[in-house]
Amino acid sequence: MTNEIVIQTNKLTKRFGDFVAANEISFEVYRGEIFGFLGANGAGKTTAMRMLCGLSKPSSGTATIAGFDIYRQTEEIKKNIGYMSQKFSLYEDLTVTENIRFFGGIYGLSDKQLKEKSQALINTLGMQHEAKKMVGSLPLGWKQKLAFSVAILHNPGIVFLDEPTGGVDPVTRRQFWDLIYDAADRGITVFVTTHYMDEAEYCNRISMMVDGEIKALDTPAGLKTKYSASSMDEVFYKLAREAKRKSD
Ligand SMILES: Nc1ncnc2c1ncn2[C@@H]1O[C@H](COP(=O)(O)OP(=O)(O)OP(=O)(O)O)[C@@H](O)[C@H]1O
Repeated sequence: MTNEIVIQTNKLTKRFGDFVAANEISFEVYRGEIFGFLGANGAGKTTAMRMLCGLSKPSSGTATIAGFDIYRQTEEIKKNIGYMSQKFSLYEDLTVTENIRFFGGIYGLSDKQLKEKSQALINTLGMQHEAKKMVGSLPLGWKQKLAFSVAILHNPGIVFLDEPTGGVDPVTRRQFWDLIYDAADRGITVFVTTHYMDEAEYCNRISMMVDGEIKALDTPAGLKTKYSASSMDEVFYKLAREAKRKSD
C-alpha cells in the first residue's frame, strides 16, 4: 500500500426522489490498499459503488477514480477499473478459455496478449484440466477465482468487488483472498463489499455504512478498539443495530 490516493470522494450523494440512498459520503483510498465497504442490506453500498464505477450519476458531491472525474470521464474510469459482482461475472455456457478471451477482448487486449495471458492464467489457477469445460460446470469457488482473475486481466488500477465470495465456505474464501493479496501487492487497489466478517478482518481499512452514511472508517484493529469489541462481528452488530432503514 502506498500514500498515493486513487479514489477520493467528497460529500457524494445519491437521491432517488425524496429518498437519500447515499448521503454525503467522503473518503480516500490508496494505491494497493484493500478497502472493505461494509454495511447491512440496504445501507447504500451498491448505490455508492455504482457511482464510483461511472455507472450511475451522483445527485451531488464530487469524486475522482484513478484521477478521473465521475461526472465527465466515465469512459476513462471504465477503462481503468475491473469489476466483479456475485450476480454476474462469467458466461456459464462458454468454456474457461472462451470466457478469458471474451472478457480480455472487451478489455482491449490484443490476440497475442490474449493467448499468452489466458494460458498463464489457466496455469496460475491450476485449471489446465478445466480449460475446455463450461464454466457452468465448475464449483462456485473456482468460478469466483476465475471471475476475479478475468476482472484484473487488463491490469486495472482499481478492482471493484461486489460480494465476490457469496455462498462459499471460509477455506474457499481464504483461497480467494490469496488472489486479492497478490493483486494488491502488484499495486492494484481493491474495493470490496462483503457480509462476511472474516473477510473484513483481511482488509487494510474498512468503512461501515449505516442508512446511507459512513458511520465509521478505520483499520479492523482501530474499529475494534473504538467500539470496545473483540471481533468485527461485534463492531458490525453495534453499528448496524442503529440502522433505521429496513432491507428490501
Ligand atoms: N433505483 C432505485 N430507486 C429507488 N430506490 C433505490 C434504487 N436503488 C437502490 N434504492 C434504495 O437505496 C437503498 C440502498 O440500496 P443499495 O442496493 O445501495 O444497498 P446495499 O447496501 O448495496 O444493500 P445490499 O447489501 O442488500 O446489496 C435501498 O433502500 C434501496 O431500496
